[in-house]
Amino acid sequence: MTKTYQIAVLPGDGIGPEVMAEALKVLKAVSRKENVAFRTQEALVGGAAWDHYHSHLPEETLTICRESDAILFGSVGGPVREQNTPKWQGVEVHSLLGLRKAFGLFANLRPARLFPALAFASPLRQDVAREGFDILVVRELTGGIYFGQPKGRTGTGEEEKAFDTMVYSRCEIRRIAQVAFEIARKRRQKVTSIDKANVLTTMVFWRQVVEEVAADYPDVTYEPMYVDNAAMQMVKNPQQFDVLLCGNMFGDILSDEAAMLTGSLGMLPSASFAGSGFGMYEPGGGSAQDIAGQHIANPIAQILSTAMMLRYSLNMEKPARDIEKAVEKVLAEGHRTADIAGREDTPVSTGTMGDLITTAYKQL
Ligand SMILES: NC(=O)c1ccc[n+]([C@@H]2O[C@H](COP(=O)([O-])OP(=O)(O)OC[C@H]3O[C@@H](n4cnc5c(N)ncnc54)[C@H](O)[C@@H]3O)[C@@H](O)[C@H]2O)c1
Ligand SMILES: CC(C)[C@H](C(=O)O)[C@@H](O)C(=O)O
Ligand SMILES: [Mg+2]
Repeated sequence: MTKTYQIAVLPGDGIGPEVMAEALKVLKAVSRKENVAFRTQEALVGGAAWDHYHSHLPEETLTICRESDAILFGSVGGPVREQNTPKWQGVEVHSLLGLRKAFGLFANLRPARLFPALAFASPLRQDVAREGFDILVVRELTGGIYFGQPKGRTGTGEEEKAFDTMVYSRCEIRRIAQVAFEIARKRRQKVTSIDKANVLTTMVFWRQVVEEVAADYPDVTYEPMYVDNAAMQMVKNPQQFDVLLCGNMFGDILSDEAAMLTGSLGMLPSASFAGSGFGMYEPGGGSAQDIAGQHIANPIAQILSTAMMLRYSLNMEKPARDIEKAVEKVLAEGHRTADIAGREDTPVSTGTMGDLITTAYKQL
């Protein structure tokens, strides 16, 4: 009997639906080649859901997610200047952070790998870029300053204030550190833990707990690094890093930086888990409203996120690796969307890039 997987497909806003369409082409090809069935159920989220439900994360969408083996997520959010309209206000918090919290997705993996064919597109010094790099950001996703209480606004006039709270508990730090060290064992056995322990009490504690976990992994090199230095070291010498262990906010910022060093934010996939097989898979970047509707967005992050879904939630390592190989092949052949194109390249559209990767995958 054909094995069937249920996938919740949440394209969201902006370029979300455009890049999702390309990921689904690849998924269809996987289904044929591997003789498995993916029952995809599309659901609304973000601004797209607001139009129908006046909610950014409707109960209908949550139900579909609960019934699924994995969630394939596009992106949410409106134009940066329209954040204060009812449709877009709080959309990221209600929908994306809501999903992360609802499913307890505390561990977020963001692999940033510079493909040899894209060395020229990296803002790194070219002799450094030609060496390539492969960094995995392991980001804590359900704690820290994003979720810490209290949050709020008080007062009026010059005394008006707004505040967020950064909180981490021992168990929150320990479980994400364990994820980082376990993964490092299967990679190049190094964890760099990012903190700001010279200023923030939460980060003194973070460092202490990470050190306790590190003691259980004597085969893995552990080093702490301040976040400001890490941001600089990544541009100077990214090859020194293997796994970067980060809290929620530092991981958000450093993963965009790492992505750009691989040529574009449109290259960064991600996987989020709670410890079981279930997970959510989404590009690291957002709805890119500045290019939405132009069919020029890079679908690679969404396609590589789909490969991560096959690997981590559906236990299908072979097609996951083949999708990654197909992406590498298409890039090596010189095909590029606008964000990773050189001055002499004629960029391909989102749809063409998806077709090229699907064809390359089928031919492997
Ligand atoms: N996971 C998510 O859903 C997510 C992530 C980040 C930002 N956002 C939201 O997206 C909206 C826009 O935010 P922003 O502009 O600050 O960040 P963004 O990540 O959407 O875009 C930043 C820059 O990267 C480019 N970019 C991103 N993905 C690309 C791709 N696949 N191909 C080519 N270029 C790409 C964009 O064109 C833009 O110039 C905001 O509402 C923000 O909150 C959502
Ligand atoms: C949109 C926003 C809430 C989100 C985050 O900060 O986690 C995004 O930037 C990301 O990196 O997934
Ligand atoms: Mg981000």
